[in-house]
Parts: sequence; C-alpha cells; structure tokens
Amino acid sequence: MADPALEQHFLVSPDKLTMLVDAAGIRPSDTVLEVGAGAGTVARAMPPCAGLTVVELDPRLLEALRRAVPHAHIRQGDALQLVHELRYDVLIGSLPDVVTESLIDLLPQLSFRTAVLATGRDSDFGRLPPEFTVTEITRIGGDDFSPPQPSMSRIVRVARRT
Ligand SMILES: C[S@@+](CC[C@H](N)C(=O)[O-])C[C@H]1O[C@@H](n2cnc3c(N)ncnc32)[C@H](O)[C@@H]1O
Repeated sequence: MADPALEQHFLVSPDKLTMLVDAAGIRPSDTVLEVGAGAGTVARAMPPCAGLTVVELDPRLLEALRRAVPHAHIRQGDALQLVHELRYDVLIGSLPDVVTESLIDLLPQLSFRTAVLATGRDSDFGRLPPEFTVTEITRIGGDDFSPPQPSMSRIVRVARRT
C-alpha cells in the first residue's frame, strides 16, 4: 500500500511520536494543521485541541485517516497550496524532502506560532529570517517508521519569536 514515490514511511515509534507531539506544545485552545498526514499515526498521538485538520495528497489513505482521527477535518490535496488557505496556530508536517524544502521557503508567509517538521538531514533552516527560532528535537529513521525508512531524518521545531 505504501507508495515509495511519495516517501510513504509512517512514523510508528512511540518515543519519537511523543517527542514530536510534545515539541509542538499544543494548547487546548489551538487549531492544528498536519500536512502529509499519511495513515494518521501522528495525528492520533496529538492531545485534544480546538480543531485539527489533516491534509494528505494520496486519496488511498483517506479512509485510514478517517478511522485514525474521526474527529479531524480531512482534506485531500497539496500541502503547499492548503497551507495558504487554512488558519492554524500549530503546523505539523512530515512530507517528502523536496516538498518540505518548498514548505520551509513558505514559512515566513504563513501565520503560525509553532511548526514541527520532519525534514531531511541536510535541510538548511539558516535561510529563515531571525524572527524564527529553530531547534532540532531528535533524529528519526530506520525502524522508527513502517515501512522502515532507509535514510535518516530530523524532527525540527520552528517557533516564531513573540
Ligand atoms: C513520510 S510520510 C509521513 C506520514 C505521516 N505523517 C507519518 O509520519 O506517519 C509523507 C506523507 O506525505 C504525503 N504527501 C506527499 N506529498 C504531499 C503533498 N504535496 N501534500 C500533502 N501530502 C503529501 C505522502 O502521501 C505521505 O503520506
């Protein structure tokens, strides 16, 4: 079922899921957007919030998403378009590396408090303006994913300075 062309490796490590979700600092009053939601393994680990929207490009995964997060608004489409159309306090994304690179370039145009992104090892956040604080949370790879991911990625938090 997983499509390697869309880098469909789903994060399943309980420890890494906890680290990712904790890094987002989701408050009960927050609206949350997850892009590249896959089968919903990240979304279902999130704490309750005021509203959760999940975006996935692959229509084959929408039924799995409905089962995993029945309380979420589910949108099928391209993350790079929908990040402009939706409103959210917290942005979570684990997308193919090439899509994540484009998303990093878009971050200054978007309105959010905190973003947590799973990125390739070499992503350069130094191109973001100084209003952002960038923190590496952990490394992920191999059996942290199902199916296992051959390369290493990083979970990175991008917070807007207040
Ligand atoms: C690495 S998987 C992560 C899935 C999930 N977040 C997890 O960790 O279990 C990347 C997901 O992004 C989806 N995807 C790829 N390109 C996308 C795009 N442009 N917009 C939205 N989703 C996309 C893929 O279909 C895939 O489900």
